[in-house]
Amino acid sequence: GESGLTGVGRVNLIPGCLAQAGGSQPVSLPSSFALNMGRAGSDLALHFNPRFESHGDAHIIICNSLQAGEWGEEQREPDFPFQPGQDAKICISFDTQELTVALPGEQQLKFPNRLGLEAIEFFSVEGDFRVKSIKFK
Ligand SMILES: CCCO[C@@H]1O[C@H](CO)[C@@H](O[C@@H]2O[C@H](CO)[C@H](O)[C@H](OCc3cn(Cc4ccccc4)nn3)[C@H]2O)[C@H](O)[C@H]1NC(C)=O
Repeated sequence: GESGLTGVGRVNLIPGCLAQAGGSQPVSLPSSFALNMGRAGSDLALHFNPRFESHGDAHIIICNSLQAGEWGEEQREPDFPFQPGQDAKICISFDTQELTVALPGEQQLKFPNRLGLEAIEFFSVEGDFRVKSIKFK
């Protein structure tokens, strides 16, 4: 008969038996996350935005700056070291010339410090990223 189960993550319909809910709730696939750092929300030296699937992009890291609320020119990095649901260690260092983002798998990404910031006073995380620990050296 009609299993009638709705909203359950996965079902295993075995011929002749009721649907058995298999596994946990559906794992929602991440679309993107962003790490933002700079002087304030409207003045970012780095908007680091890995896109799993968003804005028509798939598996690409978008970096950009935001100055007085205006986006600069995007830097698009197709080397994408993130796996949905996997932990990722992201280490960001910078000087007045550039920011360096160390990524999983010894990958490194550089972005010009267009604002010439000497200090990062604003840091925010948005989207599908759960911060487990943050360490400022
Ligand atoms: C082809 C002509 C249009 O170009 C498109 O223009 C879009 C609008 O500027 C670009 O998308 C924007 O790119 C920016 C970086 O250059 C930012 O990523 C803009 O998103 C800002 C933002 C942050 N949040 C919070 C957030 C972030 C991540 C996950 C969840 C919430 N919501 N919106 C995002 O809307 C988008 O990357 C760009 N695409 C290309 C191919 O250039």
